[in-house]
Amino acid sequence: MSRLRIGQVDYLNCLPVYHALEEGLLSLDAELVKGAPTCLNKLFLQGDLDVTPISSIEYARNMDYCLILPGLSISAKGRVSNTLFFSKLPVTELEGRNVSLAETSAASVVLLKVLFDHYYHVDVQFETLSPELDHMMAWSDGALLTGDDAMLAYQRVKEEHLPYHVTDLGEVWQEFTGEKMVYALWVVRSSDSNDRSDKIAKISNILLESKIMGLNRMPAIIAQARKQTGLPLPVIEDYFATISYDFDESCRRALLVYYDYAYKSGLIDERAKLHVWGESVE
Ligand SMILES: C=C(O[C@@H]1C=C(C(=O)O)C=C[C@H]1O)C(=O)O
Repeated sequence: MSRLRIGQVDYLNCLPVYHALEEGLLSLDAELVKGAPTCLNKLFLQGDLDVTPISSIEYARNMDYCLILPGLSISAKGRVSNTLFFSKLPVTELEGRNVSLAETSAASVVLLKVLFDHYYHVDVQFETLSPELDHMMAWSDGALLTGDDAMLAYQRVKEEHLPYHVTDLGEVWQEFTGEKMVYALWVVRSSDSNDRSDKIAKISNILLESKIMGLNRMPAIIAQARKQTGLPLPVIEDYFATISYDFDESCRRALLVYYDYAYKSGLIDERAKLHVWGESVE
């Protein structure tokens, strides 16, 4: 059997889950493939990754192809500091304007569209661009950035006093629905659940173990995150305090609320169900 290929989002948010594997504290016979969320989504859906974090909306769009691994997600309750909408005007004054979306994101793109439709009731035109604030703002009046790109752009806005309104979409989503936001889930191919079930069980356990080890080694991870991004220590500490890697009942409920709004906005074809590895499917 060929070596497993495991996706890893190339942002700070994945460091706690992969740190122990990358540092060789846990051994796993697999190749780690790093990329932006939309890159990993594509690789997984074309069969080039065996396990990966997938944007939560892409799970809904491909739920017959995917099984969710238990105990893992990238989520946050409220403010998340890396899903940010930058705008030249307050969001409610953007009617008829152009808004650019980072090509690296899928879950947050749908989150923004849902909020425009159902919370702000503002109509805008969307365009997808590479995740660079200046380029996006040259073209439009608002820009959605996620991950490290959002954190670095926000740092610039503060340091250079750029005249942008900054809206944290996780915070607005919580104001609107009272729910957490689940940005990513770890998935395997459902077709692998029979013939490769031993491998999947092993990888699922190792990822959970790696997550626990990572969360117990946060000072080392914070130091690595500083080196990787150059962001100030308080920013990084605050970021890791807001992000969560659990997949509990409140995550499941939050996902279904998110999928419901995505469906109402015509962004998914049906309301998704959650098929989790090891749980029976009704
Ligand atoms: C909260 C975040 O989660 C990310 C956002 C994703 C998306 O928008 O599709 C996917 C995976 C996560 O890395 C973030 O990095 O902004």
